[in-house]
Amino acid sequence: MNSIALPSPAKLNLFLHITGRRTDGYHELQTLFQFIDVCDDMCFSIKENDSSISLEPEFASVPFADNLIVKAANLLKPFRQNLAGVHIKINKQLPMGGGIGGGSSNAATTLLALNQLWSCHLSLQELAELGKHLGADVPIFVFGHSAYAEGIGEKLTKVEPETPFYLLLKPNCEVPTGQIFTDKYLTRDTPAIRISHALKLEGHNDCLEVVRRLYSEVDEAFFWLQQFGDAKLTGTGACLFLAFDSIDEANRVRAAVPDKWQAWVCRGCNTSPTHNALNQWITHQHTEC
Ligand SMILES: C[C@](O)(CO)[C@H](O)COP(=O)(O)OP(=O)(O)OC[C@H]1O[C@@H](n2ccc(N)nc2=O)[C@H](O)[C@@H]1O
Ligand SMILES: Nc1ncnc2c1ncn2[C@@H]1O[C@H](COP(=O)(O)OP(=O)(O)OP(=O)(O)O)[C@@H](O)[C@H]1O
Repeated sequence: MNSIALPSPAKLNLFLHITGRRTDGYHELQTLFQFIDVCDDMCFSIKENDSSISLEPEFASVPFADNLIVKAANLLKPFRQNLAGVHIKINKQLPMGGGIGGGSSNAATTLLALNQLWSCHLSLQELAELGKHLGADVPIFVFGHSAYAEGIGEKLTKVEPETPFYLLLKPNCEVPTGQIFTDKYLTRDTPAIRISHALKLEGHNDCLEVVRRLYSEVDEAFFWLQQFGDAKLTGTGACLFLAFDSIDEANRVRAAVPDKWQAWVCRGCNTSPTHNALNQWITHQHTEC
């Protein structure tokens, strides 16, 4: 088989505590990751007689060589068993600068797909190790299961949180992760919790107050969503989310979302949709493209 179609999902940080700052500027986190079934669609096709990497469409806002998809493919090149190239198609749905990890997810999906198509035979751990140099969120997408994370987000422990429906809301702005992590008012000293408390805890997001202060759109959307329950920020924003027991309830609030904001009703997933599709492909069930 020389092609594979894979979804590349978004993640939520159900809580995100910042417990310290390392000397290299990166922050020590404690966070709970869960995937949602809002995905980009990616398709990888081997090029037998051409060793190049190509992407369709290229992104208007990201130069080809800076695209995390291309960077991930280049990282894996030294491990391929022959000189085959790859043509990668993407149907981009996930907003950038949303705190839902779209770029990291695309990078991880690329590592997982090419590890198979190029017969690199790397373990998930080796792929995650390679991927963490592309972004702190890449390892969770390679890992492929809901996890409690520590370190800069790469020390992962598998967990099984509840899988409610979510309303995901994208205020009309992009939040650059680096800007939030360098803000002088960011809380960086939340006391560390023990892993045994990770699933019992309500938890909060230490980035919320800074993001609300810097981005009035997020502040307005948070204020709006909060009227329906315990609204939360994912990552460094801009996206907000609210959990619901039933899809009807989520759809009811979705119907009231002002037109200026994008909104999705989705479901929390403890196994990444990428891994589900990859396993089907490995067992020769139809996910070629
Ligand atoms: C906020 C989270 O989304 C939580 O899941 C991630 O920690 C961010 O992951 P990411 O977007 O993949 O982040 P990266 O591309 O690695 O880093 C972007 C910038 O955010 C800052 N950064 C990121 C992660 C981290 N643990 N501490 C940091 O201080 C660094 O200044 C870095 O230059
Ligand atoms: N394939 C890609 N998809 C999205 N963004 C990419 C990609 N490649 C590079 N980027 C760059 O990465 C930046 C962050 O994009 P991303 O969608 O990962 O944001 P995010 O969801 O806020 O990330 P995170 O939650 O990991 O901080 C974009 O603004 C873009 O410049």
